[in-house]
Amino acid sequence: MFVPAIKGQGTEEQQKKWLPLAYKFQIIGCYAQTELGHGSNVQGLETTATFDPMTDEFVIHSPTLTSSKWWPGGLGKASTHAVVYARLITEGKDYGIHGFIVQLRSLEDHSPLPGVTLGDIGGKFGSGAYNSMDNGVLRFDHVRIPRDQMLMRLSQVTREGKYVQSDVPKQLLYGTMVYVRQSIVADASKALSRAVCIAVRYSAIRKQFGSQDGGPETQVLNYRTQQSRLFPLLASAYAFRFVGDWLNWLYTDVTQKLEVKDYSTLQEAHACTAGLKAVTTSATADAIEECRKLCGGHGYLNSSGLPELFAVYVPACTYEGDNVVLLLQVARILMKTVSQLTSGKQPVGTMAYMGKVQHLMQSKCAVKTAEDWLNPAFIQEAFEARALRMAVNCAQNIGQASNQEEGFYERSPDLLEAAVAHIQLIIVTKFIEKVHQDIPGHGVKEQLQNLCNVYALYTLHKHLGDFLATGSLTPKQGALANEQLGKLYAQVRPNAVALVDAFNYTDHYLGSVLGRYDGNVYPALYEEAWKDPLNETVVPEGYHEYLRPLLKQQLKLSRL
Ligand SMILES: CCCCCCCC/C=C\CCCCCCCCCC(=O)SCCNC(=O)CCNC(=O)[C@H](O)C(C)(C)COP(=O)(O)OP(=O)(O)OC[C@H]1O[C@@H](n2cnc3c(N)ncnc32)[C@H](O)[C@@H]1OP(=O)(O)O
Ligand SMILES: Cc1cc2nc3c(=O)[nH]c(=O)nc-3n(C[C@H](O)[C@H](O)[C@H](O)COP(=O)(O)OP(=O)(O)OC[C@H]3O[C@@H](n4cnc5c(N)ncnc54)[C@H](O)[C@@H]3O)c2cc1C
Repeated sequence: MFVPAIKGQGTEEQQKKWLPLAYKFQIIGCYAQTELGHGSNVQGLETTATFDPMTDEFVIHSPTLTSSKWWPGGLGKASTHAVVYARLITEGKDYGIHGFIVQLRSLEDHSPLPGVTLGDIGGKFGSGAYNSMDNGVLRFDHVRIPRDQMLMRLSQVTREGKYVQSDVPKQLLYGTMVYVRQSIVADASKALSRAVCIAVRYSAIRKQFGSQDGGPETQVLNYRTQQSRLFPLLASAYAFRFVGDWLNWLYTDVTQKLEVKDYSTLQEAHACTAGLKAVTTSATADAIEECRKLCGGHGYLNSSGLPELFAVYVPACTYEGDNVVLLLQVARILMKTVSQLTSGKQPVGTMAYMGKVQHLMQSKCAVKTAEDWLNPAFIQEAFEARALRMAVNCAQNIGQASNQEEGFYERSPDLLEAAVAHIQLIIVTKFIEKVHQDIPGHGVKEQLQNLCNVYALYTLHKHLGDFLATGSLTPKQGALANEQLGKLYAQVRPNAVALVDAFNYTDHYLGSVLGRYDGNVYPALYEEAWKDPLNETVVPEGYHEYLRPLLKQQLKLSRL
């Protein structure tokens, strides 16, 4: 994040100076924004950067305990520099949050520079790999930096101390977060596909119950409950991959537009990156835990690879923006879009469907049979009607409040659900668009169409309350969707292992004895157990001190 921050907020001159040093690892940088007292509320950050015209420097200072920088990855022990976000103060006025390049450690002996207090914030959730990340704490005691280390692409301070705002939206200050959020969506697909690969392969070799006349027991992958829990996660892994590819295209397109000062799609980029990051990371975190449960007891072993994957993955729901905070950003943009519908301003991009408000507010779903749910047009319209009606309902309820802000606050739980509905529509839409493309490989398109329908109908089934409450579907149509879902599971079953083999993960990368490509799980589990340090001695440490006296004492007592 150090590099994209300088790219996005540094002048050409600053990029020329700092980026080569970072690329060559002559300096190591981190992104120091979050503080002990503020993370979500960026405008509430307390670190100060006060311009001193006498020396042409900024004085960086941590005025309170809560202004301590807290969490930045790489800050505690590794980084020599940071992009520090602080309140810019010049001529006695606070101009809000800006980015500054600050050296933290000596390039000679890595010791913290004068006025800089640095450390690691301590162990984190589980024993996961995230403990290898030195998330740090940083305090400044009036540390001076040259004026030209203020990132000055978006705004400047002159030698005399005058603040100058460039003619660019101030939201570009948040551009680094947009960049990472879009990458996190693709990461969700990778993490989810790893968990699903482990669970599908293990479910294919695990047999439990169902033996007829001494024959083999039943593969748990054949149980309908296992399929109804696992196949939607498999479909989600593909769904998030395709929407992540599209989001990367959107981000690239917006970045190119920014180069020519076209800010027309900035809001779309914010809404899509924030919303898709929130929905895909929440779903993936839940799915990794579900995959652990789908593997029974062995899923709880570290050698399954699932506990570590979960421990390392779950902060994705928080970092780069708490998911609720980000979904409320989407909700704000939805409300703004609904309010503009009456003005005749046609929504664009992923909001374009809201322009069909007359039709979608009264449309009746035409599904009459379970097979009708295989028609992408019916799926698309059902998801559009649900999302639009939820947004309009929220807007109407907010409109009845004494003031907009109060109404937004009161209705924020409903707004959250409306934002999720809008984002799920985007995911379904991009999956449908993907399977409409020419897809090479014999039978591949059909399999992806199955997964697309599984993702859409599972999501519909899981959120059926929304569809019924908004009148977008009838209970009968909901039941038909569930009936079709069961048929789809049967079609996915023969190809389930092939669909996870297609992720092409090596056993090393997967890191799981349950997910081995060769399915030779039991010997591997047994072999792995003996690597446990506890098995280095046959009689455990502590026997003589604790167990033996206890056993002997109890034996004596039993003979009295
Ligand atoms: C075993 C192996 C495991 C494998 C799995 C591993 C998977 C992971 C691997 C890799 C993943 C990638 C690596 C990730 C590492 C972790 C990195 C984490 C780094 C961080 O966390 S950095 C800090 C992140 N912090 C945040 O996100 C803060 C969130 N808060 C905000 O963004 C803002 O405070 C706010 C948006 C919530 C509020 O902004 P604010 O200005 O106060 O007020 P508003 O009125 O809401 O907004 C004003 C105006 O601006 C618009 N706007 C807001 N944000 C943006 C934006 N980003 N872009 C464009 N526009 C924006 C907003 O819509 C308003 O517009 P309006 O005025 O209404 O028109
Ligand atoms: C592993 C990890 C790595 C990180 N790396 C970095 C990094 O490199 N650099 C960096 O700067 N930061 C980093 N962070 C910090 C991270 O960005 C913040 O923790 C994150 O943005 C959430 O902010 P917060 O901690 O203030 O949560 P809070 O906002 O305090 O969230 C607490 C609760 O309050 C709720 N809430 C907050 N505001 C509202 C609201 N307006 N309406 C409704 N509910 C609300 C939230 O939904 C949540 O339930 C990292 C964090 C983690 C866990």
